[in-house]
Amino acid sequence: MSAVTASQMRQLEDQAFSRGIEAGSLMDEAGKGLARWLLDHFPQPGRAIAFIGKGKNGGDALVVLDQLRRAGWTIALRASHPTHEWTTLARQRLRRLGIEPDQGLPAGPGPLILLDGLLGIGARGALREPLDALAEEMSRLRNQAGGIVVAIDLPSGLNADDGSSGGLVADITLTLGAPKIGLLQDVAARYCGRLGLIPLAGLPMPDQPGLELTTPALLSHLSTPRPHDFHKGDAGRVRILAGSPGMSGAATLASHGALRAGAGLITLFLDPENPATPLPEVMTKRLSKRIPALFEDRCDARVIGPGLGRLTAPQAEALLEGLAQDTTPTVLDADALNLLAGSDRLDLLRSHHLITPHPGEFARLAPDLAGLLREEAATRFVDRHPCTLLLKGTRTLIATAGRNPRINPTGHAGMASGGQGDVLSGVCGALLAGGLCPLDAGSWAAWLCGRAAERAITHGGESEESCTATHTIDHLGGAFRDWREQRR
Ligand SMILES: NC(=O)C1=CN([C@@H]2O[C@H](COP(=O)(O)OP(=O)(O)OC[C@H]3O[C@@H](n4cnc5c(N)ncnc54)[C@H](OP(=O)(O)O)[C@@H]3O)[C@@H](O)[C@H]2O)[C@@H](O)CC1
Ligand SMILES: [K+]
Repeated sequence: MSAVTASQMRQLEDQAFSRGIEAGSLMDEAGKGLARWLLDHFPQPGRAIAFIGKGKNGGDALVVLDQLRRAGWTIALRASHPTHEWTTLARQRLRRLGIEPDQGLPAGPGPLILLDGLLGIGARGALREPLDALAEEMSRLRNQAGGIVVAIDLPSGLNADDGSSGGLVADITLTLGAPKIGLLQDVAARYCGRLGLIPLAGLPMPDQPGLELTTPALLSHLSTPRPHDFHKGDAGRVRILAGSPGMSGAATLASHGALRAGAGLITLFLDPENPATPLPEVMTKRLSKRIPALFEDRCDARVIGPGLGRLTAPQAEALLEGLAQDTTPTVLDADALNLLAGSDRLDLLRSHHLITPHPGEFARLAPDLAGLLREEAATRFVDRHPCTLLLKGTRTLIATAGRNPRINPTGHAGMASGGQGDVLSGVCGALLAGGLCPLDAGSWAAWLCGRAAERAITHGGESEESCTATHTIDHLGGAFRDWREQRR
């Protein structure tokens, strides 16, 4: 499902009304879906304050409050306008809720959620009086009381079509029915925080070209139950060339990521001087000058590059030669990409390659695309080189020629630490070895690693500061479970 403009969303809504669907039932469906997302992601009941304007965006927030209260949360309400100015639907939801707007801060344990129901797709221009005062209160509670701003549909004040904003900064934006194009723009990332999509069955979305958001519902085909007589050969053989003296941890993290993402047999090729401590489940082979050994045995996927450092000239030559001959699905990361860029051999990139550069590595691969928006740069790159590109960043972008590029919504600023990319490459390798195409493997791996890092905070007691690549590995199991449960 690709992103839509505010006016396309309104057209879809009008079409639903003409099919007999009522605005009130859409609002209730939206509010229940929003609440379910929050309950899935915040397992401990806490406190929720809804900040609402007079439109339907506020009505959605009232339905969420109702659902959270049923789940044991303490709730409160702030409203910008007297109730007689509200939309009828919102007034009805307030009656059902049976509370009055007040100024107090609800007491009690658990997270403090600040629901932004001030403005949705009905917004015109910058946030005006009297809504701006409530937005300021949310920002104050976010900065001083640890409140988590959850924007309904879009952060109030953000332009749904181009992503520009002078308004509220949200930690989480849960958009309804389809992602709004503005939310997916690079400029909006800072204002939207973590994106989530709440599907609305009453509003089926058309397929059209454009950016997509990776969600379990979009890619529900990815995870099927393993047959009971499954064996390790079925789970996939991965061969990894990673790590070097001084970056030995990259080899351990990549192989651990592959192991915890379901690979059946992993072989790690190590430089003899690499002091990496391999996991007991991982087989090792000495690399020395024999890079060709990496390409000798049959396997289902290779991962080449994390922490590899600079190879000797004969090793580099042998690696390029191996890549030219090989057709096994392969993740190319970090120093493997630097080698391709440095030796001007991007012609080796093929459709079985999933390349995973961070922005610096991407700039070395495609210096002429520097300065373009990420979506455009990625699209142009895959039009030139027939591979799949996973461009790491706040919202990892995955692109391959002829398909809609995908943006990954999971993860947080705590993932800005060494080793996370090594884990991702291993997870990509395991998923490729399991038979996924590079586009699906990259999309799912990015989602899983981001979700695992989120769980390290919400379920594992970590913070953005303390979260490490090892925590991401530790929580992969929960991320897989979440994916399966959120496919509904
Ligand atoms: N589409 C769907 O399928 C579904 C939609 N749903 C929900 O409905 C939401 C859209 O609701 P909506 O149309 O009532 O508009 P909304 O954004 O709540 O507010 C409009 C009000 O704000 C005001 N206002 C405008 N700009 C302003 C500004 N800059 N600063 C200050 N005020 C400003 C304007 O007042 P006016 O200026 O006209 O006096 C008007 O009264 C949508 O985002 C989603 O949450 C779901 O329920 C189900 C499925
Ligand atoms: K909002």
